[in-house]
This record gives sequence, structure tokens and C-alpha cells, in this order.
Amino acid sequence: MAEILRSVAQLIHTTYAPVALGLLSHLVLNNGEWDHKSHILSSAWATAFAVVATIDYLANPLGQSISGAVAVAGHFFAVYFASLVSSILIYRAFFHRLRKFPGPFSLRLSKWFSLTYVIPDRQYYKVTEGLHKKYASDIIRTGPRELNIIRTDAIPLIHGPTSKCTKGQWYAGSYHIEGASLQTTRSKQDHKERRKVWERAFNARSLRDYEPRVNRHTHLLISKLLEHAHEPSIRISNWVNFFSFDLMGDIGYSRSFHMLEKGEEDKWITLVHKSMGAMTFLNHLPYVMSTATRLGAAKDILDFMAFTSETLRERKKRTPKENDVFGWLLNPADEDIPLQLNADSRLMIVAGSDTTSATLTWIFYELCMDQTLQAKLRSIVDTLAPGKPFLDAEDVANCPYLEGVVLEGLRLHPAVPSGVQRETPPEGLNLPDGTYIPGNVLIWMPMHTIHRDPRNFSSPLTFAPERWMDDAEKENFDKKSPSSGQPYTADKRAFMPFGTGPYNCVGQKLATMEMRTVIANLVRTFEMRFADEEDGSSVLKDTVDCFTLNVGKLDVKLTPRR
Ligand code: HEM
Repeated sequence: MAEILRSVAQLIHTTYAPVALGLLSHLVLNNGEWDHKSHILSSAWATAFAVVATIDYLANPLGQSISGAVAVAGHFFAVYFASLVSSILIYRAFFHRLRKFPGPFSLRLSKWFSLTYVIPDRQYYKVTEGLHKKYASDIIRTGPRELNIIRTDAIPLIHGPTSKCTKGQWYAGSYHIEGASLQTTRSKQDHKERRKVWERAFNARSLRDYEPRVNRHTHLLISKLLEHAHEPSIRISNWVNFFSFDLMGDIGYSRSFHMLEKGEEDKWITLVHKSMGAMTFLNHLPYVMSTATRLGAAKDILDFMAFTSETLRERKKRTPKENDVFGWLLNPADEDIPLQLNADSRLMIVAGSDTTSATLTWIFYELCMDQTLQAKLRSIVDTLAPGKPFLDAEDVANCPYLEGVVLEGLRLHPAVPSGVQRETPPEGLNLPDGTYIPGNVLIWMPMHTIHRDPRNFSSPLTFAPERWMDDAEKENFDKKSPSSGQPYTADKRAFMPFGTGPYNCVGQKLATMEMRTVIANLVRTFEMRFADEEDGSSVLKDTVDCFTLNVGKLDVKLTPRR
């Protein structure tokens, strides 16, 4: 035994042992997914450090002090990490299976470098758009094993119903706290089963149940805006956010956050926004998020999760008069709330509110920028249910121009601008032009760029609701309010603000119903312009990409029409 100990101690004092161990560790790390296992790795390294120091001490009980043994272990690990890190960097830079794809050199080495692109204005979708232009390529490498792809013909292969791609490791960041939500589960089977229930909560019948709540909250929004209309400036971006959170609370849990009544943000919703703000950076480093939450360091995120779980617990105690989403998801027979429903509660709160209010803010920005378009929309909306003091959701359900306004808002300003992460199957996949994408590669398809690509949408930067109208609708429309004559086109395959395929947005019909009702009532009740000190630049500059958009402020002047 003493002999073995001495031999191992001798090895510890060589350079080749830690170098070899570093290379071996690289081999192991390269063949698995370690993003959310940093706690296992750090425990293994800490244990190995203690083992090395102990062996060195025990092998020389007379000649070695404890501090000397620790110093030997320190040296061993310095060489080990130098070998591991150099091996990783050299491999990623020159030998990786993605080496043929162009992209910034720093991003080949580590995702940490994406922070240098994120930090300046926190609008990463603009950075990747610039990189596609810079490298004149539809496929660029944006991480050691990550590609960013803007080819429309790749959408079905990566996102379509028969795609072999799965959700990437990005989705697993908070499994250790509250399990997986419908959106974050990476198991196709689990998703399929849970999606059936969610679909019942958002089918045509359920939407009819929710419609009166959409009307009620829209009515309250417009009444509140009327109360404030004498003011020179109204922060419309806040008001639509109050609206979308209150409505989501009502439809999701049969409770309101009363933000519209109070005209101010609920403290919990402030927390939602703060914790989403951190996601701007953590989205690029999912393992930092899982490590931080394990260490209890990401307090805002943990408090936010506690809030969404509490909202659900409080809902479980009540039996509301009206159907709501959690009425479908909760099982009254369960005594406790299953862990993953807490994750679904967080999904409901994030997915159901900021997305819709960000899109509405952008649409109002566009309507302020183009007063002619606003007037055209108003003249069309004025023909809908003219005798009624207020337009209900069903009054505005079939108005092609209004629909076009909503679709253009979603196209030019998708609420999930950088897209969603998918991972290629182990065997990789071949794109229609023969480009081979290797296996286990993370892929992002940024909607912001795809939606602004002239190959998909003619005059892509023009907000043109007509592009979504078919010929008969256009002809009918032109009789009332001639269009510009410009034949704007849209390749619908490239339009995916709600995602596409089996994981697409289950709430999209509700979202469009909300947006149509709010926009129609707003332009019918008011003429809207930028407020005096406003030129729309805050919304352009201060909007932040935190997976969903945290939109900048927009101040408007509302003049009541009647
Ligand atoms: C303009 C508004 C909205 C936009 C742009 C939007 C966008 C998206 C996108 C892109 C996804 C796919 C996420 C992924 O694959 O990781 C998604 C999923 C989802 N959205 Fe929305 N969403 C909106 C509104 C809503 C609303 C109002 C609700 C519910 C009240 C909702 C509930 C969900 C849910 C539950 C999922 C997960 C679906 C699944 O994984 O099967 N969304 N949404």
C-alpha cells in the first residue's frame, strides 16, 4: 500500500500526469452535456484536490507539511487546468466540427465573449443581423457549438412537425428548482402529453369563455386613458403592460393585479421585469444561471419563482366562477401542486403578458410614426359596429386591414427576436442545398432578421398591413381607402413570431384577439401622436432582448375623438 502511495505521489510531482489528466477530462467533457452540471464538476474537482494533497502528505509523512501538500496539489491543478483549457481552446478554434462556418473568432472559443456583443445595447438580435451581413453568410457560428441560421428553407427541418431536432440545453436552466414547464421540457413525449391539456385551455370554446374578460380589461384600459387624456404625455408602454398583466392574471388565475385601476406597476411585476432583465446575460451562459440559483445568488430570479408558485397556491385554494387556464391544468384531486405546475405558472406569467404588451407598444410606435396609416386604420375601424360605444373582441375579429396591422407589428418587432434554441440530432442534418449541419449543434433562427430579409418580404422595413391581404380583400379595401399601389409581398413560411411546429405558441389566438381589440378601440377613441418630448427613440434604443422583449418607454399624446 505504502509502495502504491509513493508511486502515485511521484506521478503527482511530474508534469505529464496533470497534462494527461487535463486532456482526458477534455475528452470526457466533449462527449456529454455539462452545462447544468457545474455543481458536479466543481465538487469533483474540489474532491480531487483534497485527494491529491492527502496522497502527497501521506506518502511523505515526515518530510511534508500540510501546507506543503496543499501547495503541491495547487501546482498539480494549475498544470491540469492549463492543459484542459488549452486543449479546449485549440480544439474549438481549429479542429471543431463547426470550423468551416464563418463567425467571430472569439465566439468560437467561448460563449463568454458574447457578453462583449450583448453589453453595449443589450439588443443581441441586431448584433447577429450585423454578423450575417459582415460574413455574407446565412449560417454563422456564434458559439463553440452554436450556429445562427437565417435560411427559410431550413425552418421545417429545424422547427417543423417532423423535425428531428430537440430543445437545447438553454431550456434546462431551472429544472433543479421547479422542474420543467410545458415550454422548457426537452422530452417530446412529456411535451406532447402536457400540450394536450394546454390546448384545451386555449381552444375555441375556452377562448369564447375568455372573450368577456378581454372586453372588460380593454374597456377599463380605454376608460383609464380617457381619464388621463388631458395630460400632455401618457406613457402608453406602461398602460398596455398593466393591461396585459391584469388580463393574464384574470384568464390564468381568475385574479387581477389591479394595475389598471391603480395606474401603477405591482411590486411583483417589477420583480418579473427585473429578473427578466438578468436573462439578457444569463441566456448566453445558462450554466451561470443554474450555478447562481444553486448558490442562492440570483435572488431576483428566486423571488420571482417564489411569487409565481405562490400565485398558483393561492389560486388552488379558490374555485372561481369563470373558467381559467389553471382550472384546466390543476387537478382538484391533487392535495399538493405538482412541481412542474409551478414552472407552468412562471411560463404563464412571462409568456402571457410582456410579449403582448411589447408588440402593442411597437404597433403604437409605428402608428405614431405614420399618421396616414393611423388615419387609414381609423377609417376602416370606424366602419365596424358603428352604433356601439365600445368594440368587443368579436366585432374586430374579421377586419383584414386591422389583422395586417397586428401581423406587421409581429413581423417587424417579434417579441422573441433572437428566436428559440434547438439542437440537431446526433446524426446531424442536411439542409436542402446540401449543407451538412453536424449533430448535437445548438441552433438559433433569429426571427428579427428572418422577418426583415428582403428575400422573404419585399420592402421589408416598410410597415405595410396590405401585404397580408389577399387579392379579394385588397380590391374591397381599395374601394374604401386606396392602398399605396405598391405590391408588398410576404413569404408566409418565413413568418414565425409565435414559433412554428409542435412547440409553437399555444396562446397565439388569445394574443391576437387582445391586440386587435385594444388597437381598434384605441384608434377609434383617440388620435394618437408622440408626446412633445418624444420622438420614439427610447423604444428603439432602450428595448432589451431578454429572450422576450423588455420594451423601452413610449410616451404619447392622446386626443379623444368624441
Ligand atoms: C404577441 C404575443 C406572443 C408572442 C410573440 C409569443 C411567442 C411565443 C413563442 C415564440 C413561443 C415558442 C417558445 C419556444 O419554443 O421556446 C411561445 C410559446 C408559448 N406561449 Fe406564447 N407568445 C405570445 C403570447 C402568448 C400568450 C398571450 C400566452 C398565454 C396566455 C402564451 C403562452 C405560451 C405558451 C404556454 C408557450 C409554450 C408552448 C409550448 O411549448 O408548447 N403566449 N410563445
